[in-house]
Amino acid sequence: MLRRRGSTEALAGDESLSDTVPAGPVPALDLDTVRRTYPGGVTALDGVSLRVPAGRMVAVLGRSGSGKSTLLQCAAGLDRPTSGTVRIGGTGLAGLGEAALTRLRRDRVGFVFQSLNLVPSLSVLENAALPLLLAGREPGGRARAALAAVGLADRAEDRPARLSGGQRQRVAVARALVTEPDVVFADEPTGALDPVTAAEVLALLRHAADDGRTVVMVTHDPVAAAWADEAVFLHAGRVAAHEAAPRAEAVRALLHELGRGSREGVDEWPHLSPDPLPYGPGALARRGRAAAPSHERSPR
Ligand SMILES: Nc1ncnc2c1ncn2[C@@H]1O[C@H](COP(=O)(O)OP(=O)(O)OP(=O)(O)O)[C@@H](O)[C@H]1O
Repeated sequence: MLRRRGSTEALAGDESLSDTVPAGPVPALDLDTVRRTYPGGVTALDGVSLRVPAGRMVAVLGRSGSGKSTLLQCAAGLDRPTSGTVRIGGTGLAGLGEAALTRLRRDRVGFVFQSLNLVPSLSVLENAALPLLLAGREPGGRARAALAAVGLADRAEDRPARLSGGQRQRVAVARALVTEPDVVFADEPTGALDPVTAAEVLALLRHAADDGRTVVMVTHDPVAAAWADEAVFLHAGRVAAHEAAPRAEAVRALLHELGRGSREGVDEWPHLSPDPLPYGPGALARRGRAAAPSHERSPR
């Protein structure tokens, strides 16, 4: 099991964090043995544990149906796990009623979800200010500052329809960051963008993490994952692998191996072997592919 100070800890299977929590800063995001079984019986998450310190950017990858969106929904307090715990900044979500949960999401969480589109009838500035307006807070200069930070100060009065896809996604990032949240959740934030525009959006998320926010991003794109500090791979609702300082090439190879494993059948799939993280940095090092320090990484 992987344990590294100051980094995301992804724990596979049933291992509980509860008796292993180290002394030190409270993680920005802490999932402990989270399970989510949907009505009808599909278990989308099967005991996922993940601890992310402040200021880290984590990419969540896996094949279609592996549980990525469900993980994001549960981690963001948009869905409630069937069992296990989710904590944001030390606050357990299970103990919160709907009103308190809504407040926590509003004040401490930012979202860049493809499904959460901009409001077409509002200006770009009003869209960026929306979380503050909904909270009854005075946007003041904060929404303008958030727009300036994503390079769109001069488009404040435009309607979203007049922006390109990449510009709209940058407004979505501004809107996610306007409340200065602890954690930003992004679901395929670059899925519909060309590589250059995608890089601009990823750089904004990277900058947010460098600024102390925690960013959890679901992506299918190995290149996008290479902007993260860590990549976590899901398979059949479990954390199957964990790669520090991911490079696009290594992520691609891991996804390929996960695909092979799934074709061979779950029973033969190596994450169920005694080594719960066969693709973790240790295993990579054994194969002569030690993870590179992040300062040496190129996201492309
Ligand atoms: N509301 C739901 N009701 C029942 N089953 C669901 C529901 N949402 C997801 N599932 C099932 O849970 C499993 C995980 O789905 P999830 O959407 O989390 O996967 P994903 O990795 O995000 O997939 P994709 O990459 O295709 O978006 C799948 O088997 C899916 O069919």
